Amino acid sequence: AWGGAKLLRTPPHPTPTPHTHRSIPLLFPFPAQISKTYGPVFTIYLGSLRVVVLCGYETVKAALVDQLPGRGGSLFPVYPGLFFSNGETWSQLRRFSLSTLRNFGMGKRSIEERIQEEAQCLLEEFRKTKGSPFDPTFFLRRSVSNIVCFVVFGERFDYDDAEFQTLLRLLNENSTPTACSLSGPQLYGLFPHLMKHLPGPHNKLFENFEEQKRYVAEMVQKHEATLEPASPKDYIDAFLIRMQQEKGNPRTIFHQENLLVSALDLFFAGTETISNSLKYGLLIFLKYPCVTRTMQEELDRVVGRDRVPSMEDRMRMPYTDAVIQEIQRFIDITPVGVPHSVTQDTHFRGFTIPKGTTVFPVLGSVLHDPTQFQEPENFDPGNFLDESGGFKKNVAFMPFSAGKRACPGEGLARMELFLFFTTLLQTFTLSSPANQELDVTPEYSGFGKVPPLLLGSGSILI
Ligand code: HEM
Repeated sequence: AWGGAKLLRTPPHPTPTPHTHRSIPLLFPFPAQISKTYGPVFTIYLGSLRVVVLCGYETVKAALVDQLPGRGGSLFPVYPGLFFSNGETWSQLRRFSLSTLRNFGMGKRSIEERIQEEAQCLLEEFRKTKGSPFDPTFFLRRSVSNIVCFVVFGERFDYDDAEFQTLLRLLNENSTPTACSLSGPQLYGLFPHLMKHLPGPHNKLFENFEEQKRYVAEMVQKHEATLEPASPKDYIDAFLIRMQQEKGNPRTIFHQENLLVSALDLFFAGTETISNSLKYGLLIFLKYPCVTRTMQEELDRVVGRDRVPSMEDRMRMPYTDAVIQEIQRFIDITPVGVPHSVTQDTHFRGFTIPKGTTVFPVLGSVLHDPTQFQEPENFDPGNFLDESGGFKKNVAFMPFSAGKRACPGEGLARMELFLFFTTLLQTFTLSSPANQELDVTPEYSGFGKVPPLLLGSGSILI
């Protein structure tokens, strides 16, 4: 099954932990399933190329916090934009993006109001189905995407807007298991010139990406025409202003290509992650009606039915808070993490990782580490509740990763999950013909996991 790849165990860690018994499916260009105990750090050789895989809370946390500032490495091409860049380009884009996102509402009241309004639009769409079974995938994706559109493009789109539909279709196509399995980008990284001329799903991925870039380029043109340097209204405006300020600097990283790709990075990273989490959450609400009922009782007690939920309510809703964190832990949507790299020869846990090596911090092994969670394979909000029913933190709750490259959208994501989930449960009771027989086993999709198709196992009836 390894197609010529060799798996070598690294020198044993002095205190091996049991978490490595989990199987870790990596989507390599050939079927590969690592399902034995290999220790918290192990190395895969693909021909002469080396990939290091890290498992378990202690190991992943230690590496992410101090040792892994780079992205990609030997297996992946460095690319413009925020997500796949390194060095000076990345650090400047990251600083700029974080402060701009903060200025345009991340963690602020204005974005909270925007999410509350969008959640009401979502309710309207759900109501239109008049209780007949439906698949919520596109409803959720459109609503969630509109939040990040507001931040990046300064506007929300009508759900049936043709351009919006196209953008979401391209995003969806690039999220399917075939299109974004690691094989495409990986082989492209290894043999970029050859791959450009070969047929395969990777071509669709790059074609779609170019089409998305053309779309954002048109948006940028419209922004240029209306730009008011004293009052930027969104991420694109802020970037254009910075481009103007740095016009005379030949080494500036604030140029058109970085603008287009960074805008798309935010759009992509801010849409699929949250809409898949919401969709998966609905499935879990159906599967565990007791949990859903307890959440709804808490909602009735704290918020009632006469006003919409707000972020202030969260502090008084420990059970809801715990359920949402447990959903994120249980579903583990980026199971193998996002590939990092070491930017210099690095000594870690008794051996050397050469500069440029690709390193996978396996977040799934942290979120399911039995040294941190009792019965990690079961869904149990008790993982985040203390004996008196108060909210309890767990250091191994790391769905957004940790360290210098940790997700910059965490604040926004947590706000969206809380407001969308509570607004839906305040208004609707979910049911499905399949109910407790529902299969909640996730499907793998490239770097991520996605919920099983609801329609395949029974639809949602509202
Ligand atoms: C449930 C929602 C989300 C989850 C679980 C999630 C998870 C992650 C993870 C695991 C990473 C990789 C961190 C690493 O390299 O170690 C990441 C990176 C990133 N995320 Fe998120 N994310 C979510 C939502 C968002 C949102 C809403 C945005 C933007 C508005 C966003 C923007 C990004 C960006 C730009 C990066 C790359 C950061 C860098 O390389 O410096 N994410 N996210």
